[in-house]
Amino acid sequence: MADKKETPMMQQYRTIRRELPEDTILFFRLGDFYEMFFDDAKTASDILGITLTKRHNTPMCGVPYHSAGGYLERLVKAGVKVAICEQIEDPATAKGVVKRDVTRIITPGTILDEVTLEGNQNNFLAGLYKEKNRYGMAMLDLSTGEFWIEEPEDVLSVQSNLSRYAPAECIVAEEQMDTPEFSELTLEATNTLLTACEDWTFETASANDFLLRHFNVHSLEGFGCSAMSAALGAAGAVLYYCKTELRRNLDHVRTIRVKNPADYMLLDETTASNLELVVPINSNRQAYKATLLNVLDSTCTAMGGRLLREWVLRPLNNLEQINARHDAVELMTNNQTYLRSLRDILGDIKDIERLISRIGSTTGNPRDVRAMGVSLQQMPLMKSLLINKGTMLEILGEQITSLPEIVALIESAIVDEPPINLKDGGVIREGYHPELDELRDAATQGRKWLADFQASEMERTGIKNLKVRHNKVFGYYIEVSKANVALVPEDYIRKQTLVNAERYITPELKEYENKIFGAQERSVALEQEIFNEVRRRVVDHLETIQKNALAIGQVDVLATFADRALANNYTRPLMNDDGRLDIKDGRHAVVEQMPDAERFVPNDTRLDRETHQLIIITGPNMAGKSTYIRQVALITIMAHMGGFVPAAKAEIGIVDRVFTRVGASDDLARGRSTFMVEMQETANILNNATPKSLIVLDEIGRGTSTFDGISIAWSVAEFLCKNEDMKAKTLFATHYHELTDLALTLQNVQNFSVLVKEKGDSITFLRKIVPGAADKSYGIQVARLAGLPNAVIERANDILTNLEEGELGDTGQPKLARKRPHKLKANISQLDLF
Ligand SMILES: Nc1ncnc2c1ncn2[C@@H]1O[C@H](COP(=O)(O)OP(=O)(O)OP(=O)(O)O)[C@@H](O)[C@H]1O
Repeated sequence: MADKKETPMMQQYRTIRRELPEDTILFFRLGDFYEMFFDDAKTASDILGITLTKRHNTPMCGVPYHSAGGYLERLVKAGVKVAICEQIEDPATAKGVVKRDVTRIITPGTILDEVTLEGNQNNFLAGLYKEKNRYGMAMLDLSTGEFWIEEPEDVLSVQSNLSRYAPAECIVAEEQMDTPEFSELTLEATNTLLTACEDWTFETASANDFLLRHFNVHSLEGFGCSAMSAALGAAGAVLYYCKTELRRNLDHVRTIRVKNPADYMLLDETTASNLELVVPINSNRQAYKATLLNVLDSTCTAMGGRLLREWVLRPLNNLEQINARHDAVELMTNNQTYLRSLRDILGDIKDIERLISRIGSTTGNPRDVRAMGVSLQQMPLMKSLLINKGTMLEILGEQITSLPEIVALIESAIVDEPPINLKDGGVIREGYHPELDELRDAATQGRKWLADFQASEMERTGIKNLKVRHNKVFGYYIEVSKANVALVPEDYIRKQTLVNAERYITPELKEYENKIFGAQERSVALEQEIFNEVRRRVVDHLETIQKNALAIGQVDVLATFADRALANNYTRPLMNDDGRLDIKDGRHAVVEQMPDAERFVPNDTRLDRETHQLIIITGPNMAGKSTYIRQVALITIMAHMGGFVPAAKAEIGIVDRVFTRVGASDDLARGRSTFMVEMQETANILNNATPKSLIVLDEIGRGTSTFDGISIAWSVAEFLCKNEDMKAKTLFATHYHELTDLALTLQNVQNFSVLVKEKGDSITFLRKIVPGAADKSYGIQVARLAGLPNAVIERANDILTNLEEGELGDTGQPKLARKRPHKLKANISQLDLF
């Protein structure tokens, strides 16, 4: 119950606050501030580091209205939802307490402030729902209007999608929140906020109803998704959450697309991360942003930037579609002048996808509209460059619509460099609207009249420092310093006395004031009207502009592939359907670009089902084994994206899935030891790989004792190449030289090794992959290079000699190492390693 002594405004506050969920902070508009009270104030002042004050025992804090964006951003990033409560009537004319209402609620998945959003990254709000045995996902980017659904095969694919699209927020039905599979999902890495929503909003009947009503259709057949009830459940709930609970405008969400997992090569979370597709593993590589995305990203537009990320993380697996992209890229690499002109035009196209969303949701400012005009101006040229080009480019050209009347409208209506804020005036171009021009003239003349008036009054009165000034209380007035008061004529009416001056008005001055003010006020109001009309006419073409944006994004990524191919010396891969992989002089796309890297040595690779199905790569530490096997995976992925590849020549068989098992990392947070992680990843590969998969194994079994490790590695390798249902193309880098014996008995296994040049105690890495097994590991030489103390190196050499003579004991421990070798020096006796 509200306190009886509470002001009507506080009572209004409480009524509004009561309607909101606990985890939401209420920004309550009071004049030029958003104020927060009670617990909201405590939480916000903690997060924002602003002062918490008290009035009548009520804790409160506030942020200025005009700079609220930055504060909002920080609160939302801290995982807090913010309800914006505005004054919905003019305080000047309000009777009693000004009416207020919550106009929108902002959450991490629905923040639109452009300062917050990365141009080249989507900001998704995800919906997740399980219906019977099917998983449904929906992704909505409120900033672009992009909305799509998918039914991933299993919970692992759900996880992969979450890490791929990194939604800022994910809604789940309350009853499914704690189900074992959903509670196992990891959202920390992507910093995704999990929000529970009411179950009924996900149920088929209600979800379908939301969708039908939103898209204003009788059936969802036209979107090709009517049977996807799990995904539609997620999509319906996302719509309801945004529209009803967060009170957001979704007018710009005009269609829903379906993603079919079968159209894409499967790249799970581990593989995307192991291959550093978009995020570097090693923090010191961060300085170079050593990722494939970064090496490939020379996109000209924000649409292209966002799409490239998607293409990198979701390569295709359909031969025809991949070839279509390669054809387009080739056309551009063969005609560099053409590529340059295309990219020049792309460079002049702003983020029309986000601009149209903002313009459509009325937050669009004059600069947004102007940027839209400038961008749309490029469409006819862009279209003419694409049409008649054959390939995918022609199809994309057909999807672009020129909007000459909109371009002309914006050009004639909006000035070249408008202010951000419409209220500042000066947005509409002179000559566009006669009435506006007249009002502006009146205002200008009024200002001139004032200047003349000041001059003539100075002359009439003889007061040299007489000033005509303006403030909010009196409007225009004449100010005369105390020393000159005696010279003031009789017709001046005194309004205010200051310490050093007197302020006056005259009837003439007041009459002009009305004219100036009237004209100024009316001209700003008229500008708003005209601007809103321009905005409305642009928004009439929202869907066309969204389609243009989609096509432009694709043209940009294809042109980027061509640009990178030329800059980095990539070639077109030839795709085949028989699983063969044949690479001549392949390179690692990222390692070769590292600023401090040595000259990259290219290498060949052959993989097929008959003789080269499993390649075992041995060689010293640091020789380049990991780089080599990853480079094959990266070349394969780049080819499937539709891009060219770092190789002199490459034939790439279509791959359904790339698996990687590399390095050793603990996942202690989830209670999994190094060895456990390694085995779980291996199990995933053995259970899911198909003859069309590509597997990259960088050591298996190293996290346990030598004998156990060799046994596991051996049997994994055997499983992969003996099992007819499997026979996936595999690259297996290992230090277990015993595995090279497999090639003696299995004709589909081949040994390769990395060449090194040995000179005395030191070695030089040649980085060349050659047929045959390595004869030794050179681990001790590498340890020397790493700077281990000489004493340790010498002792290691002794132990190695003993081991080579005596092999291992029953427990896998080196038997002879227990003996004190005769060469052991006194000063390192404490270093008895075993
Ligand atoms: N072909 C190459 N050309 C030039 N430099 C290379 C090449 N391959 C690898 N390198 C460089 O050698 C370094 C070591 O390579 P990598 O990590 O692949 O070795 P490794 O044999 O897997 O070692 P370990 O067995 O210790 O894991 C890389 O960081 C890279 O900079």
